[in-house]
Amino acid sequence: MRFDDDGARQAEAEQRHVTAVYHLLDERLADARARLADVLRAEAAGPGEIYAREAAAGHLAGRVRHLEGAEEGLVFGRIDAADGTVLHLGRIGLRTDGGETPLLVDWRAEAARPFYEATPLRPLGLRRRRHLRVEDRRVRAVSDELLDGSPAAAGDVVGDGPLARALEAGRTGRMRAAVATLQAEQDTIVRSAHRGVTVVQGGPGTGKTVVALHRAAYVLYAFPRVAEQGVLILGPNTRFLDYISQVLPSLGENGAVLATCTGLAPVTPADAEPPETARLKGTAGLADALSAVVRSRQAPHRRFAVPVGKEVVRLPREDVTRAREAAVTSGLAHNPAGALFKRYLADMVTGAVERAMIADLAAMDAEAVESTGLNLDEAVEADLRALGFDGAQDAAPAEEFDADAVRAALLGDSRFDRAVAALWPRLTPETVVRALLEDAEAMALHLPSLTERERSRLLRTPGAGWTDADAVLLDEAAALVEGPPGRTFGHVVVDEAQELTAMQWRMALRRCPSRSMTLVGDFAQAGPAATARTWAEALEPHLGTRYALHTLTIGYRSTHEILAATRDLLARIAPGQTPSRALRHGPLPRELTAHRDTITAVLASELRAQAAAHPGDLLAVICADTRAAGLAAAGIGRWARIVPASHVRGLEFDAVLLVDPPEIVAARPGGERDLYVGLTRATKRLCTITVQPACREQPSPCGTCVRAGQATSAGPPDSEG
Ligand SMILES: Nc1ncnc2c1ncn2[C@@H]1O[C@H](COP(=O)(O)OP(=O)(O)OP(=O)(O)O)[C@@H](O)[C@H]1O
Repeated sequence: MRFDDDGARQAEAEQRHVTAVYHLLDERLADARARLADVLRAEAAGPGEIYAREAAAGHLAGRVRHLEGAEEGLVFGRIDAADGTVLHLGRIGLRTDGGETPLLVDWRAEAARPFYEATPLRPLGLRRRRHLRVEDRRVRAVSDELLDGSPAAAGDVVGDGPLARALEAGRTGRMRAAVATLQAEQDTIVRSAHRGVTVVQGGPGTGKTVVALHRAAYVLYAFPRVAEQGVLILGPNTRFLDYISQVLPSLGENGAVLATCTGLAPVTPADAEPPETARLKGTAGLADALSAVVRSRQAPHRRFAVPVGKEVVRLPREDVTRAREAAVTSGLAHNPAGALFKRYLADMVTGAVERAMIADLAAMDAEAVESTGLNLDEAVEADLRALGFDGAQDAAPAEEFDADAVRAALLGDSRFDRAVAALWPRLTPETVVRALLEDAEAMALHLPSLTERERSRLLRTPGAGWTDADAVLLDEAAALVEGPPGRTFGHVVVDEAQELTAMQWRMALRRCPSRSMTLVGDFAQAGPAATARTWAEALEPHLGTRYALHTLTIGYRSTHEILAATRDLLARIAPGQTPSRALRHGPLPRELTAHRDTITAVLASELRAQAAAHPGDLLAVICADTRAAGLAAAGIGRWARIVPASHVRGLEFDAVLLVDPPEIVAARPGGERDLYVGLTRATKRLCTITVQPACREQPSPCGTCVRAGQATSAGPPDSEG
């Protein structure tokens, strides 16, 4: 960016506005903090007042966080309309009391749209778009784009694009908001009025996560009803969630819940399992099988008997079946439906008791007539009439029967409980999953489409710890036995959505009854447990074709040279996928070779060289999962983050050293996709370290092998290729 005298003058002029904005931010913050302190100090008498105080405190604490979060880069843009109107744009909106024009327009407001969407071909009434780089409350740079074809005039600072600067900036290990440089193809999705399911696909680094997170912020701003119900962001693992965790708070949004599917499940998994087993557990057939297990616990076609007083009341099979059908068709989950079943049986038993009582009385009467020649009923009625009562109404035996009392007694009787539970036991998610996975016969019955071998893979040892894939099955089982999850959301964002198994999709959709969702992913990057290869496969079982699909085509992360090096691999793993177009150029990827005993030394020497040539850069060593602990023990963590290939989805670094590509490929099924993900994580430099094939077979170093510190390479670490 040119920052000459004109630039300096403009920066100074902008500084006055920026200072005023920060002044207002400070005022608003001081006010919110003072009101929060007052609320917390206030006495509250009784639960009603305590509740009201806590609600007010929660609201004010949220306001404080909202204002605090927007501090860094609060003001980032300005638009000058052709008619001379000027608006400053920021992470949040700020307006002085009674002020007509806001001092700062929230980037999500309709008035801000032209900032993102205007082009010289479609200026949308703008003359100029200005980017401000503000650090520590100081305007460091100003950069203008003229949109209406007018020549640059005094006061215009036309220079390098701020996007290039943002993409070149060193990575910190935490994703930053891209609110100042959101591109038109991204903004269209972020700002879309579409309330249903939006799907965004695109190659590595095309800004899918950027779009997903800014979309979440937009939804929270533009759809208040949805915001009230909350936003959930699902990511593939906690490392990824940590990576993206600062983006929404930096946009003044602190309310979104970030989670993995496992994190939402009713158990904390303690065990790992092979990806192939996890994939099988993620297939849709498991949902049917669990449902069948639950159904098999719902009142088999049997008779029912329960002691009532000194008698045993029996219900025929048909009655039990009727009660079962009524409970099953109620649409309730197993346990609440069980409570209904119990009430139906209580009614039926009460009816049976009443009928038995009437029959007994009738038998007694008949006996009396036979033995005494006296009709007792008629005699009693005649006596009552003589006393002035309407005997026919008051003395009928059926009327004396207190059905409510009998029903209440039954429902409080542990013998009745036990008899009902024998037909319709209360279930827990754990008992359901165990009943399927710990029983080979149940699996053969309920998972007939799996092969014997697949079923034996699924067979669980009783007492074993739960795994991630089990946690998802437990969530499904919880929905079957207890009902929908306690917490649902108004909007759900799924990042790295290609990773979700069919069972995880069910889990995510259960959390979003409104079906307002943003799903972003890339099937070329799918891991070994993924069960779908296309959006249609993933979504159509749940949503039909009711989703809007967008494709992002520009690669913002990796350089042209890095993406070009993955082109053949991409053609193999995702034939037909158009490679994205990189915006930037950089050095050619480098390849080092080493002997297997010297990998660590070669790596250390390369890292040392890179750290010296590019101080402050974020370096990552990506390797097969099994190698990570060894590299950490060898002290590689001093120079770089060591990231197992299975955990690198969604992350990015300035430079990546990828260790032993064939080992990564061999480590897990579909390992070429893991490799592709690893190769596309660098913003600037990529270097692969390959073990010489000859050396793989020979325990001792061969002649062509490179020893520690003697790595061959396509150039020095800072080579521009
Ligand atoms: N408009 C933008 N302005 C500034 N930076 C951007 C923009 N769009 C994308 N980026 C940057 O490009 C990089 C890649 O973006 P992002 O992580 O969203 O891509 P992705 O498509 O989700 O990648 P992957 O498929 O590998 O997970 C990030 O550093 C992001 O901040």
